[in-house]
Amino acid sequence: MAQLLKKSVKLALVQLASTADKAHNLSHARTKVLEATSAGAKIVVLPECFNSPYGTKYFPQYAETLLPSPPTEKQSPTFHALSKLAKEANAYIVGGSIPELEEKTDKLYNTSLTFAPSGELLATHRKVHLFDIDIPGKIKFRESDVLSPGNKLTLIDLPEYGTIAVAICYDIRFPELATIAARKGAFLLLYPGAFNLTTGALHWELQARARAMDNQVYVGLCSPARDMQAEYNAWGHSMAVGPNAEVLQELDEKEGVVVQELQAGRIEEVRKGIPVYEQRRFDVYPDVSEGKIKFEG
Ligand SMILES: O=C(O)CCC(=O)C(=O)O
Repeated sequence: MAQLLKKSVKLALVQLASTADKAHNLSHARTKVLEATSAGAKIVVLPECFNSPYGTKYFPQYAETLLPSPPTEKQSPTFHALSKLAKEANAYIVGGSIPELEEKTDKLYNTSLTFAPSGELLATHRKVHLFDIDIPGKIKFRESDVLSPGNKLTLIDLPEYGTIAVAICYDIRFPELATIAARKGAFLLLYPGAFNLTTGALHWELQARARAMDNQVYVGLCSPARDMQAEYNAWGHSMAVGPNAEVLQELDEKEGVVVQELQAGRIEEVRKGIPVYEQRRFDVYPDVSEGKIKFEG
């Protein structure tokens, strides 16, 4: 059987310290992405809401318009900055996420853009599961007060390497997405995300390792750096996890960059050792990757 990851590749997770100044955030992201690609990274991931503070009140203020595609520079400076940067860095860039305004409907989305080394837009993922939680005395957050959900899974073909899947933060809590992506052949699941001090401590690593373990694939989580002056305190701890659910590298809460080599053949080695891939009992329960599934990529 062909290897899911066709050739070994270095993945970078860029844990950025962002500010309220979008232009600064974009130029700072450029510096850190170029640092990662100088270290050999060919797939570079930015955090959720990497060019604005994170919070429902900021989404309308920082939103950019992406449709029709390509947008003008004025509609989306981030689109153009990332496209140019992918070309300059000669790498795939999974551009974390930004708030998106769809002008036609006046709806806001939490949206991730992925660019090829040519600068071409490869895929757009709108966060499918909105972050609505209420843990008394700890944290209440309702993205659905201002955002609308996306309605597609995002699988992206990187011709030299294979297929990756991109989803955003809270999406990681829905294992069906990951399982479908893995069963469709993804070697890597990427989640730009901004967990917090409550759920980060509880579930960040657990979710990353669980998605890797269930599916025997690589997983990358990319968070903003923690800012205790901000209203929302991100957990940080961006991490790369291997197909045997082992944490390969993890940052602390400060700004930093993870560069991790993903090895061709490793997924198959893990699946040979623990062959759940061949042991599934679709005669007993349905295969979630079959049937009507909406994709974007
Ligand atoms: O799932 C969580 O605990 C955090 C999710 C989150 O922060 C987000 O979706 O932005």
